[in-house]
Amino acid sequence: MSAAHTNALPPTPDDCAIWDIWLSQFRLPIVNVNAQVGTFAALAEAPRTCEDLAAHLGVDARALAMHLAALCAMGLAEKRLGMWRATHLARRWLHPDGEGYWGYFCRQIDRNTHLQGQLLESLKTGRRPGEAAQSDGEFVARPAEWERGTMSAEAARGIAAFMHAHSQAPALGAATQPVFSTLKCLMDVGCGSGVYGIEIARANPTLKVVLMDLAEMAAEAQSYVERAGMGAQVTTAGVNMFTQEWPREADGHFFSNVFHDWSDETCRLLARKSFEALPSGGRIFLNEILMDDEGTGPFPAAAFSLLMLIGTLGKQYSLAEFRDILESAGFTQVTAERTGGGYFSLVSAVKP
Ligand SMILES: C[S@@+](CC[C@H](N)C(=O)[O-])C[C@H]1O[C@@H](n2cnc3c(N)ncnc32)[C@H](O)[C@@H]1O
Repeated sequence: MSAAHTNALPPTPDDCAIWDIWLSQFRLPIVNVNAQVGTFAALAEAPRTCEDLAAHLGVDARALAMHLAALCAMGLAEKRLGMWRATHLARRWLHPDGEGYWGYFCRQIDRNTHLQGQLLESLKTGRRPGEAAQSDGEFVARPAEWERGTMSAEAARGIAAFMHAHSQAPALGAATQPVFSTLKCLMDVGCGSGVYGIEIARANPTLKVVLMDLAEMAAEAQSYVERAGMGAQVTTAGVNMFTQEWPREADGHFFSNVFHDWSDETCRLLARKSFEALPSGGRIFLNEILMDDEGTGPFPAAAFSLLMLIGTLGKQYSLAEFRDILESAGFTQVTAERTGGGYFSLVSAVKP
C-alpha cells in the first residue's frame, strides 16, 4: 500500500481488536494450568482468599492473583467480600470429578505447550521461567536486555520495532489529552521508539519533548524522530533512569509501559526519582492498561499482566496501586482516564 493511501485512512486510535486477537492465546493455557494445579476443584469446595488458595495449592500468591483475575474475566471464578469461588460453570464443567469434565478435552486440544509451560512454572515459583526458556522465547529474552542497563544497537532496533507496533494507537489516544497543552517540556522516560513523545509533540506544536532511554535505545529513537520530521520539537537523551542524573528541564514526566516492567518497590523508586527531578506543579503521567480496583479483570489487563509475569519483573497495576505508589513519593491529585487509545488509560498526578 502506498504511503499516500495509508495516510488517507481514518486515523483511529482504537486497536482493541488486534489486542484481543494476540491476547486470546492466553485463554486456553490459563484454563489448563489452573486445572492442573487444582484451582477449580479447590474453589468448588469452599470460598478462599487468594493467599489461602495459594497455600492450599502450593503456588505463588502474587502469580495466582493474576490468574484469578483472568479466570474471573472469563466467567470461571468470582470474588465476593475478598473470597474467591468457582462459578457454576467452573463447578459443573471444570471440576475433575464432574460428569462431562472439560479438562481432558481442553488439555489435548491446547497446542500452545510453550506458553502453558511458562505459565505453570511462573505460577508455581512466582518468577520468570528460567534461563532455558529465556533463550528461545523472543519477548522473554528481550526485557533481560534492558535490565542489564545496556544493549546492542541490534537489540535496540528489535525492541523499538516491537514496542512501536503495540504503542502507535495508544500514542494517538494519549496525544489527544488536553493536559499536555498545559506543559512546556515533557520527558518521555523509557521512550522505546519514542512514538508517544513524537505523537504528543505533533498534537502540541509549542511543547518541547525529550525522549529518554538507555543510550542505545535513545539513538534508535532518534531515527524515529527524523523519520517523523519532528527534530525541531523532539530531542533524545541517553540516560539510565536508575543510575544517572535525570535531565531537569521537563515540567512533565511521561512513562508508558515502564512501571509494568518492574516490582512495586522499583516503581516506588522511579516515582521518587521523578518527584525529585520535577519542579513544584510538575506532573507525572503513567500510560498503562489498568487492572480494575478489585483485581477481577478485565481480561486484556489480566492477560497482559501474565505476559509481564513470564517476561519481566512486573505486572499490570490498578489505579489504587498506582495511587499508593505515587502518593508514597509525595504526588497528589492522582486521577486516571481511558484515552481512547486502545485499552490504555492515562494516570496523572501532581507534585505540590
Ligand atoms: C516496555 S518498553 C516501553 C517503551 C515505550 N514507552 C512504549 O510504551 O512503547 C520499556 C522501555 O524502558 C526502557 N528502559 C529499561 N530500563 C531502563 C533504564 N534503566 N533507563 C532508561 N530506560 C530504560 C527500555 O529500554 C524500553 O525502551
